[in-house]
Amino acid sequence: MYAVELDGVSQVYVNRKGAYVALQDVQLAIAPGEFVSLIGPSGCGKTTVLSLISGLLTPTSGTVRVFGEPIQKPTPKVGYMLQQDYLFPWRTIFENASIGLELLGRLNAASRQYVLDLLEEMGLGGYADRYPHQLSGGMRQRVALVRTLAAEPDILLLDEPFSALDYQTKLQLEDLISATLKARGKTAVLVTHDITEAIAMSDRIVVLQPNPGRVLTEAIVPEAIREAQPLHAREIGGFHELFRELWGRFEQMDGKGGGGHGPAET
Ligand SMILES: Nc1ncnc2c1ncn2[C@@H]1O[C@H](COP(=O)(O)OP(=O)(O)OP(=O)(O)O)[C@@H](O)[C@H]1O
Repeated sequence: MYAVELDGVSQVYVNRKGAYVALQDVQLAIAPGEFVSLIGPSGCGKTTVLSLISGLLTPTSGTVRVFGEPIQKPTPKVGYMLQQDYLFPWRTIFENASIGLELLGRLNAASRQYVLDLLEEMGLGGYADRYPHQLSGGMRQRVALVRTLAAEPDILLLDEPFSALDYQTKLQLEDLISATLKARGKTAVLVTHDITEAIAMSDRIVVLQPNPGRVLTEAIVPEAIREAQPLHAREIGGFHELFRELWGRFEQMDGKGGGGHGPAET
C-alpha cells in the first residue's frame, strides 16, 4: 500500500477571470518511508499537490489517497511544515510546540514528556520556557518541526521550510530534518526551488511542468547520495550529473515557454 497516491488528479481554480487548470491528470505514488521532492518552475502546482495531500483541498477530479483511504479533510496522519514558522509570540516554546496536541485534546503527561524529549533532540532542551523572539530563525524552525512531529504524523509535507534561512542554517536544518525523519521511518514530500536541496534530501525527485501542471519526469537519486547526510551528499559522485540532468529539464521548459504563472494569479 502506498503512503500517498494521486490518481488521475486534476485541480481547477475558478475565480472572477475564469477557470485555471493548475493540475491536469497527475499520477503520483509515494511508498511508506520514501522522501520525495517536488520541483518545477513557479506556478507548476507544487503547493497545490501538498494542499491536496493534506486534505485542505479536494481535487476537482481524481482521487488522493493516504494509506489507501481517500482523503477528504485534514488528518493528524499528515503534518505540514511551511516556510514561515508561525509561532505565537505570546506562547512559550513548549506551549508553541505542543499546541497541535492541545487542539487535538491529546496533551497529557506522556505527550508533554514526548514534546520535551523532541525539543531536547532538536537542541532546544534549555529553551522550553523561552519565547519565540528570544530564538534565532533556525531555532524557531526547529520548534516548528517539533510542533509538526509532536502529533506523530506518518507523512510530513514540507513546503520550502528552509528558504527563509541563511545558507549555513539551511544546511544544518536539512541534515537534522533528514536524520530525524529517516530515524522515524516517516514519509516526506518536500517542495523546493533548490535542485541541490532536492537531490541531497530525497530518494526520488518529481519534476512538474506548468500550464497545466503535470508530471514532466522523475529521477531516482543514486543510493550513495541517499545514504549520505545532505551536507556530504553534495560531494558524492553522481550528484552534479543529476543536477545537470534536472537543470536541463528546466531549460527545456523555458524553451517551451514554461515557468510562468497561470492566468489565475493575475
Ligand atoms: N486559490 C487559488 N485560486 C486561483 N488560482 C490559484 C489558487 N492557488 C493557486 N493558483 C494558481 O495555480 C497555479 C499553481 O499554484 P501553486 O501555488 O500550486 O504553484 P507552485 O508551483 O507551488 O508555485 P510557486 O513555486 O510559485 O510557489 C498558479 O498559476 C497559481 O497562480
